[in-house]
Amino acid sequence: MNKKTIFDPKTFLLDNPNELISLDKWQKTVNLLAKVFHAPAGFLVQFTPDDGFQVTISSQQDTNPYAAGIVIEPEANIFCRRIVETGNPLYVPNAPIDPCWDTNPEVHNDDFTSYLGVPVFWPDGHPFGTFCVMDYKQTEYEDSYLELIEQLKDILESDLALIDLYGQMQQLAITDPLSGINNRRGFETLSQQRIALAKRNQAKLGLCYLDVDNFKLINDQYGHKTGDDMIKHIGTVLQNTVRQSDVIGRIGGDEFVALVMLEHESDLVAFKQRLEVGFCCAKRAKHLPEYSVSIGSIEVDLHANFTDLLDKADQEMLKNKKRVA
Ligand SMILES: Nc1nc2c(ncn2[C@@H]2O[C@H](COP(=O)(O)OP(=O)(O)OP(=O)(O)O)[C@@H](O)[C@H]2O)c(=O)[nH]1
Repeated sequence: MNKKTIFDPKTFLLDNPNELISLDKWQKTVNLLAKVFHAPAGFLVQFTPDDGFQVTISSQQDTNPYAAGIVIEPEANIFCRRIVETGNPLYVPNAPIDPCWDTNPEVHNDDFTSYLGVPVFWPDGHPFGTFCVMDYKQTEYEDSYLELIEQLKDILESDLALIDLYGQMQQLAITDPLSGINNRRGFETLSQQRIALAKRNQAKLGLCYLDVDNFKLINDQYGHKTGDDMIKHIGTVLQNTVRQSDVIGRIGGDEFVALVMLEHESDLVAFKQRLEVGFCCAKRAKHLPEYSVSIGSIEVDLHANFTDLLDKADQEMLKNKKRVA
C-alpha cells in the first residue's frame, strides 16, 4: 500500500528548497558515481508530470554539458524518460546504432553514446526521477556496475525516506489528531506567515472564532464519542468552506478559528454567512445531534499582537453567544 508522503511529487525540489535536504551530500554521491564509472557526466534527475525533467544534481566536471537546474520538457525523447515510463533500469551501451534514439537530443545534439540509469522513487512509490551516468563513447559495463549504481541510489532513496519521516513528524507537531486540522501551534505559525505576507502585499485579513454552543451538554447527553464525531465534522465543514490560502485550526476543546483573505471588507460578513450555511447544510446530511455554533469575526490589524487578535475575535464570539442563548 502506498503511504502518504509530505512531499509534493508535482514540484521540483530545487524550486522548493528544504533545509532537510543535503544537496552537498547528494553532490558528493553524484560526483563519486561519475568518477567510479570514468564517465564524463553523472546526474540525479527529478521528474514531474507537468514540467518534465530537472537536473537536481550534476557531476562537477568540465566535460558535463548539463548544469543543475536545467529543465527538459516531459515529451523529450531522453533516456531518463524511458526509465520513468517503465520504472526499470536502462542501459544503452551504444545509442547511435538504435534508431529509437534518433530523436534524443542528448545523442544527436550533445553527442552522448552511452547511458546507464536507474529509477529513484519517493517513499510513497511515486517516481522521483533517475540516477544516471552518460558517456560520449560506447561502454561495456559489467553487471557489478549496475549493482553499484543501485547501491548508491539506495542511499539517495533512504535520504528521501528519512527526510519524509522527519517532515511527517514536524507535521504531526502542528496537527490536531482528532480533527486533522492545525492545532493552536500550527494555526499560529501559519497565520504569522500569512500576516507577514499580507503586510507586504497590503492585503486584508479576517479572523473568525467559532465555538460550539453547549458542547458539554452534547457530551453529557450523547457520549464522548458523539462529541468527538462532532469535532471532526466541524473541522471538515471549516475545511470545505475556506479557500486554500486561508488558515484554519482547532485551538481548544470546541473552539475553532479561521484566518481568511479578504478582498473587500464586506467579504468577512459574506464568509461568516457562508460558514453558517455550510454548518446548516452539513448537519442535515450527518447523523449528528442538533447543534449550533457561535461565530465572532474581526478584521485583522496586521500590526497587532497575535494573542490580542485571538482574544478580540473570542470577545466578538461571546457577544454573539449571548444573543444565541
Ligand atoms: N468529545 C470531546 N469533548 C471535548 C474535547 N475537548 C474538550 N471537550 C469538552 O468540551 C466541553 C467544553 O465545555 P465548555 O467550555 O463549558 O463549553 P460549552 O459547554 O460549549 O458551553 P458554551 O461554550 O458556553 O456554549 C467540555 O465538556 C470538555 O470536556 C474532545 O476532544 N472531545
